[in-house]
Formats: sequence, C-alpha cells, structure tokens
Amino acid sequence: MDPIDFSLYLVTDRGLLPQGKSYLESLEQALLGGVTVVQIREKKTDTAEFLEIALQSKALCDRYKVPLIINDRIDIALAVNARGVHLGQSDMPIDVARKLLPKGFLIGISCNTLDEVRRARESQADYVGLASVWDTQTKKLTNVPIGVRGLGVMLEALDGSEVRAVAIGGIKSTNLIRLMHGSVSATNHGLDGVAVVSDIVASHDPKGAAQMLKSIFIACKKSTLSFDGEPRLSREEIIDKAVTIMDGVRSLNPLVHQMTNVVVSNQSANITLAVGASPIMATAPEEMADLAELSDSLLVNIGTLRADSMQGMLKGGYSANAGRKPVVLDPVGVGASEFRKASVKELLDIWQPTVIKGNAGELAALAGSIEVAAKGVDSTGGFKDPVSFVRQLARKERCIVALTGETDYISDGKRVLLLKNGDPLLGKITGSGCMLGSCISSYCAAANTLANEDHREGKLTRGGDFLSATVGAVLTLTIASEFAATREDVHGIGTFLPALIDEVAALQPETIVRLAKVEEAADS
Ligand SMILES: Nc1ncnc2c1ncn2[C@@H]1O[C@H](COP(=O)(O)OP(=O)(O)OP(=O)(O)O)[C@@H](O)[C@H]1O
Ligand SMILES: Cc1ncsc1CCO
Repeated sequence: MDPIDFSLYLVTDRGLLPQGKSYLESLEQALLGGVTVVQIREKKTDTAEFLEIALQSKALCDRYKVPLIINDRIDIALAVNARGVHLGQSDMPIDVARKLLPKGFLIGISCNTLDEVRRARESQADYVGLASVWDTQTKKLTNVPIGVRGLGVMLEALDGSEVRAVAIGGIKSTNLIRLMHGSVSATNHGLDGVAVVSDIVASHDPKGAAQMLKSIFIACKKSTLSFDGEPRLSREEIIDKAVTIMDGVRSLNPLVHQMTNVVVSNQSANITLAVGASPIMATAPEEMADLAELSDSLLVNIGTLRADSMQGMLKGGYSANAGRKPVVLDPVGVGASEFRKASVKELLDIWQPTVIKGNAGELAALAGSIEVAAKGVDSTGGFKDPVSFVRQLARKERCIVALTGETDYISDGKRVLLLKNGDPLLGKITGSGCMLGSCISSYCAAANTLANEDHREGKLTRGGDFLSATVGAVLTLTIASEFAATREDVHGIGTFLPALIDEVAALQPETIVRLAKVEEAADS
C-alpha cells in the first residue's frame, strides 16, 4: 500500500460548519483544496448515524484518492473499509487493536507527553497525533497545551523510527509558519503533517483555507528542515559582511520598533540613532499590525514586563513574523520570577525570534538549566562549556543565539564565534545588554533589507545573514566601548555612557576590521 501523505490532515467536526454549508459540501471543497488525509470525528453520534456519515465520507474520499481514518471506533473503521483508526490514550490499547484489524490497517494515537510518545513508538503505532499544541475551542483540553517548543523533544523521541507525526490543536494558517519553524527538533526532526479542524471546517471557503495551509506547509518543509544550504563564510568574510551591514544600517536608516523596559528606553533609542537606524518605541497591541508593516525589525525586551505589555509583545512578534521582519528577543531577568519564565515561554510558543540575546543567567533560565545563577537582571557566573550550550540553544530555538559577557558567544546552531572585544565598564553600567539588543535589531533590519528577496512562502524573514549582523552589532558596541573607556573625559559609569554613544556613532568600518577579536570554536 502507498505510504500516506500526512501533510494536511483534516479532522472533521460537524458542529463547526458555518450556516448554510452542508457537511459533504464542506468536505468535498476541503478535498479539492488539497487535504491529504481525512479523519472523521463524531464524539456524540450514535452508531447508525456515524456509520452513514462514514460511508458517505469514504465514497467522497475515494473519489479524491484520499485515505480516510475513523476516530476511536474500530467497528466503524472496519465496516467502511477505512484506511485506519485513530485512538486516544484511554481508548483500546494499540496491541489489542492490532489483533482485531487486518494487516496494513493504520493505527494512530494521540500523545500529550514524551512518555506517551515513547510508548506509542514501542507499541509500533503508525503515527502519533501530538496534541494539543495550543488551546483550542474544538476540544475541551484535559492536558496542558504542549506549545510549539514542546514538540521538538517529542519528535526527537521518534528519531530512527518509522512512526510519523502530526501536530494538532489550534493550528491555523496564521500560526502555521511559526509552528513549522519552532517544532523542529535539535536533531532536525520535523513534523510529517499538521492536523487542522476549525480553520477549514468553520470556513465559508474550505477549499481556499486548505490551499493556503498546504502551500505554507510545503514551503516551510522546504525551507526549515536544514541548517545547511548557506555558503560557509570564513571568519574574515563574516567580519567583512558585518561591516557591510554596518554601512547598510547607515545608508538605509532602518526603522526599528522596540518594546523595551522603562530603565533603558532613552539610551536604547539614542544608541539606535548612533548606529544609523531610527527607533520607534511602542507597546500598544492596537498598533502592532501597522508598525510591523512600517518598521524593518522588532526588539522585544522583557526588562520591566507587565501583564498588559504581554498583549503587545505577543501581537508584535506575531505581526513581525507575518511581515517577514526579523525579531530580536532579549529575555532580561527571565530567571527572576515565574511570571517572566511563563511569559517568555508564551511568547516563544506564538512567534519565532530571529535572534535571542542574553547573559549567561538569562540564557540558562530560558533553556531550563540551573548551571548559572542570576541576581535580578545580572548574571553571577558562566557556563562550563559555553560553546556547546550556545550551539545547542540555537539548534533548539532555531535562531541565532548571542550569549553575552566578557567574551560573547554567537551561534547559528552550527558554528560558534567567540568575540573578545569590549571594556569591562560595559559590564558595570546598566543596560549595556539592552543597548546591544537595539544594535542587533538595527543590524538585522539592514541585513534583511539587503538580502535578495526570497519569495518562497514559509520563510519568516527575507533570508538575511543574521549571524554576521549579530557579530557586527556586538563588534560595534564593544570596540566603541574600548575607545570610550580611554577618553580623557570619561571618569566612571556616568561619563562612560554618553561617550559610548558618541563613539558608536563615530566608529568606522575599517577600525572594526582592524581591531576585531573574533575566533571560531571547532565544529562539534
Ligand atoms: N567584562 C566585560 N568585558 C568586556 N565586555 C563586556 C564585559 N561585560 C559585558 N561586556 C559587553 O557588554 C555587552 C552587554 O553584555 P552583558 O552581558 O553585560 O549584558 P547584560 O547583563 O544583559 O546587560 P544589562 O542587563 O545591563 O543590559 C556585551 O556586548 C558584552 O560583550
Ligand atoms: C536594572 C533593570 N531592571 C529591569 S530592566 C533593567 C535594565 C537592565 O537590564
């Protein structure tokens, strides 16, 4: 029997049909739109009616050569000669179901935890439905949502097996790109498909909805499942690219939308001007869609996070992703409170950052590690193996990661660069990390604009060189700090800050090339 294409897995729900649309009409339009598997879910229907619906659905699916799966009811699946059955954790165990079903009959099972995925693998399920990614109105959740980032570890548990995986729960065309990027495991294991309910069933245009979902899925599958493909630049080429981007910021004057903390707002706006970009500090959720269109990148800094700022941050990152603008996350003091931790998790379950930057304490907390402690927003130690840590985190979060400190470690998940410039005064003033976030956002904005527009759908940016952009931003701030610290008019942290802003504005690209202390760690 042909292997199943799980790409777009429709789960029916007659209760969601819009007024005036019949079940079979909606199903046929979804099939015309490119649905690749159909699961009939009828939780409250009696057997005779379920059987009738299943028979009608089977005839329709056969016409479009799309396999039909029945939720829960092995008897109905057998009666209509379906391709498979989908079981829940409290339904019949897989080994028992296997004995009752003919050879080749497909068995899928819903899994909410890593343990359930492991057990599904042991019992040789054909596929798992990883549920629920997000909160959903179509099913009353009995378990906590997995979130985009929870999917990666589950997929990793399926490495080397034949078990296919689809995600389900709240998936729509508007969050599918984020799901596809963020769910890939550190071992590069991606989803085989996405299961969708309301985005198709509740639509007046199920064909259009299915077409949209499928085109995004296919585009993402092509563009996200590999860290390779970009040419590997030498250390010197990265520095050259970094200064090209530096020039780009000055000539393009990108608009950088920043949601930052109240401590550093002013100095962040000024450092943005100093690198040659323009800042706009704005937090209201109502204006996020407009700003995503207008601006060239977004910075989200949670330094003085409030419950009401979360709405703007959620919508801001989401709109920036949709507009293919780079997003920089600065998880300031994330380890300091449960509120910050939960908020960062929520943000990262909704949108995909292009760069995450933070000190050791912040990145440890973000990664769930207790190796490095923090005192409020400051780190009180370092990692034993920062190179591996930063590479792993970049692979896990599928973005550039910059770990700051005396040495800055920057990784794209493959390579790790060590940057050793900077005066210790940078560590003594408040907000040097926050200013660096503004610089990185400015450089990413220019890198994104400078990139050859990649028209493939499914990319969250235009495909700019964000590794070089991050390197350029760090070099700009740290090399400028070396000049600022040695100025005669600088006597301590009070006079250092304005001098730093001046030196950033005055810094020349050739000075960076001459003074950059950049090393590369050996590949793992
Ligand atoms: N001792 C140091 N020597 C050289 N550079 C440093 C030192 N400490 C910090 N820096 C530089 O300062 C910048 C900010 O890094 P840092 O780790 O201090 O951020 P942070 O702790 O997030 O700052 P803040 O919370 O005050 O905004 C980085 O570019 C880093 O290279
Ligand atoms: C001191 C401080 N507190 C919250 S944000 C911030 C600025 C440096 O991160």
